[in-house]
Amino acid sequence: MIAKVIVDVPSRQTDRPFDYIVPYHLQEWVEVGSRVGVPFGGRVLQGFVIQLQEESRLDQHKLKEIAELLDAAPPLLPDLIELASWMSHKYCCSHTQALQAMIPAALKGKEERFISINDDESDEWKSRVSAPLLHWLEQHSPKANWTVMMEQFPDEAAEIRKLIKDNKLQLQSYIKDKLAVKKVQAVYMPMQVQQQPFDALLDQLAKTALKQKEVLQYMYEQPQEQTIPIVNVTKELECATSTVRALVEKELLIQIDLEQQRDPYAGRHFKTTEPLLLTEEQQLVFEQIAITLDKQQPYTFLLQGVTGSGKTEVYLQSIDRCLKDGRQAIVLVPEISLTPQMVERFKGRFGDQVAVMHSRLSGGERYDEWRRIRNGESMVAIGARSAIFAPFQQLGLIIIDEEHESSYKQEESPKYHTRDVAVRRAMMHGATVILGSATPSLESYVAASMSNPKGKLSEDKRAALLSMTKRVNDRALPEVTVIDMKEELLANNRSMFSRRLHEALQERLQKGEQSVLLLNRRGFATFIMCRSCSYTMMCPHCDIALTYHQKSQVVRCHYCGYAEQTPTVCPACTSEHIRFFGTGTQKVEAELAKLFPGIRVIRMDVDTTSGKNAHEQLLKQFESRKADVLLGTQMVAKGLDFPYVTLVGVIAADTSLHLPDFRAAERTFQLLTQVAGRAGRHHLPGEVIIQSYTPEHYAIVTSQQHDYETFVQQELQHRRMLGYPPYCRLAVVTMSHDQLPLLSQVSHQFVEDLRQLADHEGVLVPLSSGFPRSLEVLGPVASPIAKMKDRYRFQCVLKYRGSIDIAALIQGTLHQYKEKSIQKKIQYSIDIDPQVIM
Ligand SMILES: Nc1ncnc2c1ncn2[C@@H]1O[C@H](COP(=O)(O)OP(=O)(O)OP(=O)(O)O)[C@@H](O)[C@H]1O
Ligand SMILES: [Zn+2]
Ligand SMILES: [Zn+2]
Repeated sequence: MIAKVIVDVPSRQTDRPFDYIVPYHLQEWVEVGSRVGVPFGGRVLQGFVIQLQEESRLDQHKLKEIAELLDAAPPLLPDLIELASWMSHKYCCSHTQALQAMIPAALKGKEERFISINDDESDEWKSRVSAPLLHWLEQHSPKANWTVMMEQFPDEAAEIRKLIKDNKLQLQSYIKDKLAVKKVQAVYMPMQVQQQPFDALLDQLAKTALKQKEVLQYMYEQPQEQTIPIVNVTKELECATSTVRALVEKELLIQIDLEQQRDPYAGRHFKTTEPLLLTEEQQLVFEQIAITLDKQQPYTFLLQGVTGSGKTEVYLQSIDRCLKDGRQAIVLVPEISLTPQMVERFKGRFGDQVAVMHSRLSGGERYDEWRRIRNGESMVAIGARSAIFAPFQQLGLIIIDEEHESSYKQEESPKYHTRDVAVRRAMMHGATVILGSATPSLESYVAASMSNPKGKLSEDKRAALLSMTKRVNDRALPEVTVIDMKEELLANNRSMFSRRLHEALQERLQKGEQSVLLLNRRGFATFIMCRSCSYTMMCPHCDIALTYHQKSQVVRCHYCGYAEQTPTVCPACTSEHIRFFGTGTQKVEAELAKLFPGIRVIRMDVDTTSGKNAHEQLLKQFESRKADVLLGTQMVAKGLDFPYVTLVGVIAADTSLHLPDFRAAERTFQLLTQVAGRAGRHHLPGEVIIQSYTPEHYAIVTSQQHDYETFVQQELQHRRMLGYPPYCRLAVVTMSHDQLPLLSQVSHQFVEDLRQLADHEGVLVPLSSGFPRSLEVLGPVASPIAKMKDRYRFQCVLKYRGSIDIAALIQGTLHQYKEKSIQKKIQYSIDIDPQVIM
């Protein structure tokens, strides 16, 4: 038998399966998805089996054998192997990168496996195996080494496997890697001891050994062969470890190492919750979802529900429906929202069936949770991005909460978008996908509403839009006021707080209520804006804010490369109040302290939340009202639900509006809507104050009115006019090298070759032409981050529409071109559907 193996070598040249012979003794065990050790270039390297077949097209004599099998059960399942292959094509990454993204990092060590005879089962099976094997098993159980067994009894592998399946034999695995599995020492009383009269056992102890007697009695009274960690025994009976050990020495107890699964939520008690009676809107939405769940047909719903409309309850009841069919569910939330409160809502409903996977767990903890999924103990996985790869076998439902979040796109290779991977995986399983958000991404909105505007299911379509427009219990959405900061300036108020916001803060302090202040600042770029007339410098070709480059004193467009000198007076009104924008949270904090002596502020930004659990602790402090103000970057906008927050203030809404990013307006609208949703979620009514230099901008006007629909229509017009997603798709190829002239030459050559290839395929047509298949190649230009780690960076942006295999086109160009440039060490990085272009 031949196994096709993807070997873990990070090089594009070796990114293809290699054939290996499966040695006879491993034939029963090696499966698609198995992790194996194979000889490769004089070493033994790790690899994944992606296919098994009878014969190889290569000369059998030249093939090498698989050296070892690393796990008893394959860590990857066939559907994940298929998904990895799809990912490596779509996102232009290596197979190894895609496969490695799917397994926990701790799974790098080697497993040790032991076979034991299950004494609870009948003995009839013993006649089915050879006498030597039976003898060997009986001799070595419960610590019979599996690897040895495979080698010694290769002819009986099939029978052994069957016995394991039938539970006659048990297979236990340990990861050698210390970090991976925690072991505890435990004891049990063997059956032959426990069957004797207690007095007979007592005779074996010294009369004075009272503590030993106590332990003996305790263990004697346990159910048959019940294993108990030694620490539990010593705690329970207040005795020393040596007391227990003494009984072990007398063979009255047997000591073993127990593999302990660390439950990071152990010791936390989760209050069980019952399904709530759904509101009318929730009920309508749930019924639609239930239809596709019951049919087990792949379907994607976009659930657009205003903040506080009760999306989570819809998720919970959908999961419940899915579990009733014996299928599993994955819930994805942005890393930052994966708080204990969030986890509690799911554990409260589904208890221990929930496995949690997030980056704040240790490697070992994450591995344990992963294993609970792999061996079927867990039915619901909740986690950030990578939980999409949870190794479930019968996936019924995938939920992506806050689906518009850019963190669903992985920025390192494999640069996948979780949403697309989810839809793909759901298709393979006949699973339902729910994308939930108060402010869906335009891509999802267009995809869902175009295929199904009324939200009614139709057989031929694969997606539908569902909406919930009201908050639960008819609670009002908060009143939003927009303050024109230009007028503040005219009234001689140069503070970063408008008079209105100042007053509102004062009022909250007096009443003992809490406020959230958002400093809307993201990314690294600074843009230029006039504080008198709000003129912002834009690229004449791209309608994107120009970025200020301090060193060279120019402003530049990151998409097309257009540049001009930085002006000293406003080109529109000749005012000198033209500024580079970017305010820091520390500055705001200082200003607060000055204006409101004694004010208690919790600052939440990258600086204060870098430590483990820091984010969580800051929120807890705020929740217990140890502070008056929570001040922070977009972190404060997410998922907070605090009853005493009655004021939300946005210091400068424009900061994200003019970033050199075609999604700037969309991101601003999303952020403002999310943060406004934090106010007045409970009995106290909420108020929101947004400060802006461009209060008339549609992103601000529509967020003030909580009007997603109008925002989308306006934004779509812009996107259509300028040719941006969702009217086309994007791909970016970034090239880097330490010599600028060479990089420039190579990147121009690349773009030329790419154009030629596209032309050859008849797709090099401007998007505006209206052809169903069209492609434009922009650039090459210097990347927004023009130099990184001493390498210069150039990029070209591809805009395309229609069924164009963009990955094949790029790879095709690289393929003919790479040969020439390998020795020159040009690095290429490809980003399909980029979220940020750097
Ligand atoms: N059917 C219901 N009956 C009563 N209360 C409900 C119901 N559904 C949800 N709730 C409550 O309403 C509140 C808001 O719900 P939830 O947090 O799920 O909203 P959401 O749509 O996820 O909001 P956000 O987008 O702001 O996170 C919660 O406290 C929840 O327990
Ligand atoms: Zn001006
Ligand atoms: Zn431009």
